[in-house]
Amino acid sequence: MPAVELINISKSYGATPAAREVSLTVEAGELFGLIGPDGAGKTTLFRILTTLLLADAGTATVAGHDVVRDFRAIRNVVGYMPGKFSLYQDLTVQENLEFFAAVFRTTVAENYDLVRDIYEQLAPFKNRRAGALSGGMKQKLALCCALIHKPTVLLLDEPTTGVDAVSRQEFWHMLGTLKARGITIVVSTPYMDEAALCERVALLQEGQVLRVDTPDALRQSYPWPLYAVRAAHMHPLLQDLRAYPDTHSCYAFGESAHLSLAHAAPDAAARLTAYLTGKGHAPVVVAPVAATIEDTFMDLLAQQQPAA
Ligand SMILES: Nc1ncnc2c1ncn2[C@@H]1O[C@H](COP(=O)(O)OP(=O)(O)OP(=O)(O)O)[C@@H](O)[C@H]1O
Repeated sequence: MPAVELINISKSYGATPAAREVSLTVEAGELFGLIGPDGAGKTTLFRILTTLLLADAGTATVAGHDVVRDFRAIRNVVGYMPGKFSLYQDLTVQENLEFFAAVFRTTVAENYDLVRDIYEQLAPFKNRRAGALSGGMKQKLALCCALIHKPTVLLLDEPTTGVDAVSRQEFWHMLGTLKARGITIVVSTPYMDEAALCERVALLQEGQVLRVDTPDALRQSYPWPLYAVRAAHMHPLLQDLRAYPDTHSCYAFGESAHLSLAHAAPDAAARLTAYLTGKGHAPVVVAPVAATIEDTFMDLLAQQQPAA
């Protein structure tokens, strides 16, 4: 039995489609990522799975329970960390945790084992109001609150958005520990580096699933010869690369431009260097690079756009 299954789920808000015939299966114990930019439909899918929103069409189950028929059962097996801060700002750390335990008719003591590692980091601040915690600490407390009733499936909506790099890293380490305890985790993120930390990911755009696969398979499926190109000035570099006759696509990627060519050629880098030097760029560095998940995502997005 899959831990999460969506079959042809569609949902619109008025004329805005937020989910378009989404079908996905997450296996028990998997760490699965929903990857997509703002507005891709990630929150909508979480709200349908947590029984807070009804789909217009399609069916969905969590731990075998139907999201419409068995909504009460789902609320007991799911731990949900919504994207927006979900805690009571005026309650202390300890009071928040006790409150969420009480809602699920359990106690912190009864389930402490599951949250111990995370809560110990919060313990020095247990009497501080949640509203006065740092972003990383709020995130840890929200995770504790989502875990306090021992869910089998954890749904985390952009848990690391707006959180510093160290806290993000710690958070992903915690997810690895929870996965090792057999908890199924579905996590959404707009960060491509976090996609690489999932076992499988679904790439989402405008309510549609573009592809579901492992991070490795996504990287390896990239079909074009790809180069990282550097020169002193990014803007004119991008303009000249886009005008290069063999360019398939070109976009800024950190401090480089990522350029894919329509054809592979052994002397492609040398020809490109000569072309850019002729356009007055200096110093020019052209190096072949392996595609990242972001490159694959960009390529899938380009396939969605009608040709100009
Ligand atoms: N309550 C609502 N009323 C109208 N439109 C909505 C509502 N909620 C979401 N939308 C729209 O539905 C689409 C999907 O939104 P959703 O919040 O599910 O995406 P998301 O990937 O979670 O992005 P974000 O990180 O911005 O929340 C977007 O176009 C959004 O503007």
